[in-house]
Amino acid sequence: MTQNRGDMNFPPAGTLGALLRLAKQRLGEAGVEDPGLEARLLVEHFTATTRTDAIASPERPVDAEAVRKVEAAIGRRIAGEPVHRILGWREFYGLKLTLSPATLEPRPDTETLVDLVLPDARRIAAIRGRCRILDLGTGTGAIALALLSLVPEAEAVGTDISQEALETARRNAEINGCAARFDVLKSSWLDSVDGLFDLVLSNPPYIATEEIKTLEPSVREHDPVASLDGGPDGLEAYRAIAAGAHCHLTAGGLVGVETGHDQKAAVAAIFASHGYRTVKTARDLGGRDRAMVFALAQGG
Ligand SMILES: C[S@@+](CC[C@H](N)C(=O)[O-])C[C@H]1O[C@@H](n2cnc3c(N)ncnc32)[C@H](O)[C@@H]1O
Repeated sequence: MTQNRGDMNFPPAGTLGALLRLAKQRLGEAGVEDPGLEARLLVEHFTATTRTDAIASPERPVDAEAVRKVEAAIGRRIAGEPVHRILGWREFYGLKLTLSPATLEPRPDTETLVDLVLPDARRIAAIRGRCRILDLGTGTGAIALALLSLVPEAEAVGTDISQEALETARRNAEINGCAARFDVLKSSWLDSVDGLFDLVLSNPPYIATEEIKTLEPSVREHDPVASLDGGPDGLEAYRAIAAGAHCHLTAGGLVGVETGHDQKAAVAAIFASHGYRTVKTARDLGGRDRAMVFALAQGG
């Protein structure tokens, strides 16, 4: 993707259908993998239209200002910026989550962890009338807010080392109608956490430091390094969480984590060394090991 904005040649104004076709064509020429989808996302966002508008009213006029915005967005995308960074939001488990430079762009892989613990959150809420969730390294708030949106009796605390991420998570809670059940706390893993939780969850940074430079530019240049860097072997956060979580688990409480696809055995061993047994695991849509749930072997 080497083209720059100067080559775009978008007309000064036009129709929605023509703008969509041109955006798709430019993205396709630049080698974007799914130009139709990305053109639609960008055009809808910057023209404030919907998919239905494009289907039902392709002749709808688009003014010069909107065309300029779409052209600029296509230029940024062709220069390598991920489409959701340009949009400033990404959908996660049906929620629209705003992004900031301090937050990871939430990935569909992380929905695997939500799917794995959702039955536990519902079961605990049904038995206890509430379910207290701790989301360590909450970023946009993705994991906690998805569960809050699905389990009305649940309440959550989202922690992060980044104050800016916490502000984004809080904003996302407001946008998605969960703010009354969501608190944020600045903490390095469990250092500043108080109280007991039924579910302690995390998608921590799990890339080995040396591997970060080998990641796709769309990841290494746009996701914050604090959301990626798991230390020399990628496992440092799991050690901190396994060491600290037992002080904050209710009786029968569970710890759920996302892992890298090749970290299942190593993460199980870390939790086992702190007295946990593996309760269940799950693979992502690509069939790779992705999420694990632990309980204290002695029942907590
Ligand atoms: C992989 S991202 C996950 C973000 C979000 N939970 C998600 O799944 O999209 C890891 C998060 O951990 C946070 N983090 C990094 N080091 C931390 C630490 N020592 N204590 C707490 N959070 C930390 C990062 O700022 C980042 O938001």
